[in-house]
Amino acid sequence: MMNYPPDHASRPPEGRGDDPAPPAVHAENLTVTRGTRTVLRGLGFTVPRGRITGLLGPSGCGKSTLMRAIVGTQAKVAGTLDVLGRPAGHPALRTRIGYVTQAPSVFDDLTVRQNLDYFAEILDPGRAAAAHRREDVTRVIADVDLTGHADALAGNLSGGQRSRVSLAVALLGAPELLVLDEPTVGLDPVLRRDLWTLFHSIAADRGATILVSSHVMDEAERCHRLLLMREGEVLADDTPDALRTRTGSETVEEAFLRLVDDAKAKARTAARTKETTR
Ligand SMILES: Nc1ncnc2c1ncn2[C@@H]1O[C@H](COP(=O)(O)OP(=O)(O)OP(=O)(O)O)[C@@H](O)[C@H]1O
Repeated sequence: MMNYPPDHASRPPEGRGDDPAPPAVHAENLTVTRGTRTVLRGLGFTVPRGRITGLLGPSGCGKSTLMRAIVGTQAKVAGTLDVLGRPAGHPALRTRIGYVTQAPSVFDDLTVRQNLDYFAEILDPGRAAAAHRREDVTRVIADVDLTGHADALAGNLSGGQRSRVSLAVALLGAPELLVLDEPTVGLDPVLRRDLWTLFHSIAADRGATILVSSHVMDEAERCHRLLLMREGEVLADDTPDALRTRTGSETVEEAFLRLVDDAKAKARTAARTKETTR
């Protein structure tokens, strides 16, 4: 497995003098309902800046819903949810956040460069910004290592290359926070490794914060910090090392399973206590 910097390496851009930058995300008692279901229940956590935070948990536990709430596209959000010091969904956040959904959002009948030109025009419209847009597009194509494919139709690219076009769109305008919903799902091990290397260089070189979801536990080891979720709740908010140590586990997967068992045991005890005090 590749070794990535420990949590104390490449300091995040916070804590400058007396005016520390607010965290990338801060949630208190965050609750989201979808239809008649409460999908996220009283979540409290902080995502620090300049780090890669992994959002991990089984399918259906609420990862995408939480990401949608953070980027401001989720309805029925209650409680506190601040993003880069503003309430989630604030118009000023639009250009400061890059969001990649699970399905790559690219036009198959346009080339890689044309896709990026299109999204760059939306983000930064007008003739005066044309030179800046051109530079930005060339930069993000290089960032995702697609310079050699810039003039290829997106529809003719492989799944991994299309995911990278989507990531390039999210990198336009150099956002401070990148929210990536299961970007490595369905990719082969080599592509997955290359994408993680790219995430680390984006965080290290630009000081960008990355919040990335996955339901593959081995990807947890590649993150600086983890938010482990289960059934709409946060089970743990810690570094991979601290999680393993705290639970006496060899791997994050084992730590997660122990935390799940502990949570189930606690719930059973609480239910029994309720029963006997009736
Ligand atoms: N439109 C909807 N109406 C009602 N419930 C929904 C809706 N969309 C999702 N849900 C429910 O919300 C819960 C969380 O879904 P979400 O997509 O956030 O999970 P997830 O952890 O991202 O799953 P996956 O890893 O499979 O993408 C699920 O139990 C799902 O059934």
